[in-house]
Amino acid sequence: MSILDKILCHKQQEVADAVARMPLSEYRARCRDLEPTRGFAAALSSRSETGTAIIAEVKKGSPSRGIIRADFDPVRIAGDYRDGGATCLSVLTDREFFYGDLAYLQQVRDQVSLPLLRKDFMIDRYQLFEARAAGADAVLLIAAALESAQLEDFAAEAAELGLDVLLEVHDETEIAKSFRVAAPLFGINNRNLKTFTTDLATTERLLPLLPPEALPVAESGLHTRADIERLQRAGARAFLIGESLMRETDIPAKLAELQGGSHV
Ligand SMILES: O=P(O)(O)OC[C@@H](O)[C@@H](O)c1c[nH]c2ccccc12
Repeated sequence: MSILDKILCHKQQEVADAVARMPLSEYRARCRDLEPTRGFAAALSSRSETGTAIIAEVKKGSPSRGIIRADFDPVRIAGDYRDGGATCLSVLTDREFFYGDLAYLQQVRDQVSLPLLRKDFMIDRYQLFEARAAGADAVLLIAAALESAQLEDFAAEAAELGLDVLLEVHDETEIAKSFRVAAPLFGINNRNLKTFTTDLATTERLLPLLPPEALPVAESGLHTRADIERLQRAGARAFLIGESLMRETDIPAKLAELQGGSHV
């Protein structure tokens, strides 16, 4: 069984447990009274006009790397990301494989006003409501994990909730399967989900194939300003970065370097 299959299998059980604790109707009611979302895609689009739009990821660890950062305080890290000039944040909420928590999203939301992505494996519309209620402004949908009809349904439901969708692809088949999905952001994952190796050439190869109206986001394996400039030349307009920030002691300094020395 591939790691993705293992994650998805476990996720089914998690969602079933969550539904048993709190029914969808309850979340629906909660979502009605929330403040509007913060405009995740709009923030990336406007920053990319004048500077480098970075989505900085709050990520304690991963299946391929184990624990990346032992002294992990999600709110402090989010504050460092804000101070370093990140445009948006991504918060890993998967507990079993990525050492995340849905509660981190809420905690970060209370302290930092940047738009937030819930980074998890969405397999059920229930999780969209959960995300919105916990303070997300955007959600990740992974093409490798969903059928095209599900991608379309979830994207429509997310839009109704005011959530922007980052639709993640990592090969040509997934792009073909996602072409009709109305998502404002398309992410190209440079990480091969089977081998876990990253290759920036993935973004260069796939970017010309994306729907022209989507804003292209390069994901994973970005370490230096040179990496970003290389993918900017390929047409990427935003950059999702986790590990290379999480390993730094001086996060704002690393963000300044990645942005080419400026915050705008
Ligand atoms: O830590 P990196 O190599 O900078 O990658 C960040 C992000 O792209 C990665 O965490 C990611 C991309 N797609 C995902 C889907 C699920 C979990 C995690 C991910």
